[in-house]
Amino acid sequence: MVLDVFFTVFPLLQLKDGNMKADLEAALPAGREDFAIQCRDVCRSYGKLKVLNNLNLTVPQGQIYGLLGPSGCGKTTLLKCIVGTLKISRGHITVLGKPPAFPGHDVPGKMVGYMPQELALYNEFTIGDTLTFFGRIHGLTRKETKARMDFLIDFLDLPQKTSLVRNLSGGQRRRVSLGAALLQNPELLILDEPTVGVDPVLRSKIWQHLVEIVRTGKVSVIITTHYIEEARQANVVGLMRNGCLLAEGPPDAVMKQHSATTLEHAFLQLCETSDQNGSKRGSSPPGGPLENSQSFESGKDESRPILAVGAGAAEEVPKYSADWKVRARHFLPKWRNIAALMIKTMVRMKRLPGSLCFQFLLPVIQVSLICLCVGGDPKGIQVAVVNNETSPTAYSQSLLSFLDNTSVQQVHLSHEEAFDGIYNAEYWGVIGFGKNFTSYLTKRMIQRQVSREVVDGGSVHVWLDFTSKMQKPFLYLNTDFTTFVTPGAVLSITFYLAVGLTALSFVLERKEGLLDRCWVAGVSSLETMLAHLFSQLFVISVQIILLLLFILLVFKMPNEGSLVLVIILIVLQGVTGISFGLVISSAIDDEQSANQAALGIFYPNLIISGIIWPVECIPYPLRYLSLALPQTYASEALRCIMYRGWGLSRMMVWRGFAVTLGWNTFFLILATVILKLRT
Ligand SMILES: Nc1ncnc2c1ncn2[C@@H]1O[C@H](COP(=O)(O)OP(=O)(O)OP(=O)(O)O)[C@@H](O)[C@H]1O
Repeated sequence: MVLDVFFTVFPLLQLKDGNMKADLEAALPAGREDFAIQCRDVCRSYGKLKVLNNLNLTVPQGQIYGLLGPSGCGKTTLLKCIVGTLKISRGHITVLGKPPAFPGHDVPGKMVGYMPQELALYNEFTIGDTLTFFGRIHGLTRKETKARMDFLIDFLDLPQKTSLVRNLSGGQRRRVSLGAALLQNPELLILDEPTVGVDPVLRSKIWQHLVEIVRTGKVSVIITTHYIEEARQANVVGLMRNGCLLAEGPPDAVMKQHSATTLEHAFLQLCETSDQNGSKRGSSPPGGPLENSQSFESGKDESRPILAVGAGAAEEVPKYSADWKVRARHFLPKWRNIAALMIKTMVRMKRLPGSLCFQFLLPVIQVSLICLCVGGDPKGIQVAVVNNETSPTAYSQSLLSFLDNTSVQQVHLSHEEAFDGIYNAEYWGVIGFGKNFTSYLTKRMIQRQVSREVVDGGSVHVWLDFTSKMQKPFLYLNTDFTTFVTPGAVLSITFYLAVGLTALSFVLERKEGLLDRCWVAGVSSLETMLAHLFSQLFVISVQIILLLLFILLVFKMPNEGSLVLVIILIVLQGVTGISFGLVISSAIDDEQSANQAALGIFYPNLIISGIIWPVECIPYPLRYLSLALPQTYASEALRCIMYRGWGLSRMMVWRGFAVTLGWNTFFLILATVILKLRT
């Protein structure tokens, strides 16, 4: 059995430091529960790419485990599976006694300190903000956080705590990231390449610190590194290749086994042996369950210091259970985490004042543009006038003087010039009067019956250029168009700005590893959603106040109904936008696709929600879709409140609220489920 073999390993640990050896021997595990991490037959794929292939790994309690392997062999994937941010497709993992994310277990949570490969830091934060943020999530008091912060800044040789992360060098950022993982003195440290970009002196200091903290036997460390030789300071090394562990054991024993003077050399030999085994078997896939034991089990050393890691399948999978109270507590959101995330968002906003002002002012600018530019009368339209009457007392002259001459600018031309001009798009239309317009018109007024020639000669002839898109609204719309459009436009602006604020939030945080990092620190998907919702509510509240001030006081839109209802409906539409943004953000990985999704729905929704033109004009199959959209009934409800003074007792009003609330609930649940499934 693997475990039996494993236990024989420890007495042989040959650390340079004699005391260290004694400590480690004192901390020898006595049973399964003394393993910090145990992976058995773990498989994980990305689509068709098999990254972890029946991997077995054991990190003993109170020791440093150096996970080594070439780039792309699956180390980061394995660490993500161990902390629970990636789900395994087969096998089982136990971390500090239970599977990761088991209800009531503090992994993810306070028990584990995770430093991901990405920097996973908020650029707008200072070093102090970063450590305070993680301190809040781990439930440390201010005093505890301060004490740890002072120690870590000194130990990791960091600049002042007021230094902004975005102004730090790459190496300094990595050290801040390491500091965040060490902050709460976790029982298990999972460090993905913490020493990359760190100078040799500090690298050795970090290793020294790791050696010191495991000395108590209570802290365990799993660390990946590209500097294979530094892993000689680990108590156990695991050599990984093609998603499998080739060997696992104390570094000196691994080297001795292969008569190598360096770990690197030993690793090379292991790779060659595994390649030879692979080619002998012919069909064994890379990373398939290698008979790693070939080199180890036939080892001459009787103590068999190196593990054969292919075993484990026969082990019984332990059963874990938690009672319903623990489960319920596990799923309930923690206010502490929500508050920490909200403070984080506020601090980031404060550090980007330009962006915050833009967010506040953008809706006002948009609604002002709508009120100023949509629905008004056109001004200074050039219209060609062909008047064949010359007398100043002619009726045609009087008629022309009655036209709205602020809208229409008359250009008197000959018949040919006028039509040439209209073909060249110089004029919107031509108004024509015949030579005898006055006399024919008089005849039409006096005589009961007139000839066709008289009717024609006594008529005003108008030719309009219908290729111009403005002709129809100009001709048919009344000046209340602005009043019709504004309520829907306000809802639409609130909705889309909220989508815009949110759609990229998780995408960027996921890309930078921040979502995973927070999740490993113990923040649940629901808490992330709620915190985001509450912080964005603050932003949209300011936006809505400014919007209403402008439309009611500056543009004097009427409001016959309850202002409270108006505000609530607009806020609820903002929440719909936030929740829809959260759906996009949780489902989509890259910024470009998230942007496309947010922009892609903008026009169809605007056009078929009855915001610009009444829903009654939409052809039938589309009308059903229109009625199901979040803004159709809501716009109607807002119009009814503002212009008719109706309240919630009217169906057209409460229906708008009900549909909005329904969409909010649906989007929020969908976003939480997607985020949960994807972390
Ligand atoms: N999200 C992903 N989607 C698809 N493939 C992925 C994803 N993440 C990693 N991979 C692939 O899985 C394999 C293992 O990647 P992983 O990051 O675990 O390697 P690694 O050993 O940590 O490498 P390195 O030492 O360079 O960080 C690689 O081939 C990589 O391309």
